[in-house]
Amino acid sequence: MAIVLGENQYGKAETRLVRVDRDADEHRLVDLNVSTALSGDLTETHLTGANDKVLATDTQKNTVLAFARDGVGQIETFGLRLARHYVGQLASIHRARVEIEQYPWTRLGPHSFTRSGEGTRLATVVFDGEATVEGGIKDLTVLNTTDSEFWGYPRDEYTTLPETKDRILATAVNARWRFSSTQVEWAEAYATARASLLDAFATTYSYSLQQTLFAMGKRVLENVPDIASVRLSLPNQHHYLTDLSPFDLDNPGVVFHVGDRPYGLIEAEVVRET
Ligand SMILES: O=c1[nH]c(=O)c2[nH]c(=O)[nH]c2[nH]1
Repeated sequence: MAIVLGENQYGKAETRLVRVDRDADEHRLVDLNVSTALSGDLTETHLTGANDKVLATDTQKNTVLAFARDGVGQIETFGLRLARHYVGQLASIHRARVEIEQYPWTRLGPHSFTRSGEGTRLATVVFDGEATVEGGIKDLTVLNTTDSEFWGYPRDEYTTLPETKDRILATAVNARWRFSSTQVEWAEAYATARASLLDAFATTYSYSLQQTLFAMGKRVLENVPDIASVRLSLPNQHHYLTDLSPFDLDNPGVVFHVGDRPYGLIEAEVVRET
């Protein structure tokens, strides 16, 4: 029985990069985490140890830093630049995947910032002769104090969960959307997608997180024509009403214990019907 190499890729994970733009009195800041992964004609590399087809991961990291010298721009564009470059460098490299996270900073003053909780912007670019671009957001934490119910589910011998007509609904949104083009107003698309997620979460009267998830994905597709599909991963951050009766106190939806683990994890893709 022959033993052969399966799918493989290699790259530099999590190059942390901050770029400061000092041209104006008000400095500007871009804070990124960039991961690169290359694949191609690399069987010999794994079988014999010959490194003549390897674009060193150290070189991949240096390229990220050097390209940032000219400016980063939108992370989708930065990813496209990098991915195309890696594939063009060596005949052995056929495919590049560049994943970028952009951490949000809010201005405090001309040269002062605070890390904000508005969500981490995401971009993933794959280039193998053709380019595909995914955008997204993660760690966008949202909560509704009411307008959320959960009831009507079947009960079996293991069901203990009481039905509720009023609960807290909270989640940390993790969303990834696939663009149908590489010519997009990236900043506008991101801002509209993010606002759509927030608005749909806030305005949907919810009977389940599944229903809220679909409303959020649908709103993104309605508002951003360049997005073909959205994948959402929503952890249900359970808030349990605390029993205060041992202390002779009532609790009319005031004090909650916030569960950590386990949590419900609701995931789905929302797509345009073709
Ligand atoms: O919105 C919810 N969806 C579920 O599938 C589920 N299951 C559960 O126990 N609580 C909830 N809440």
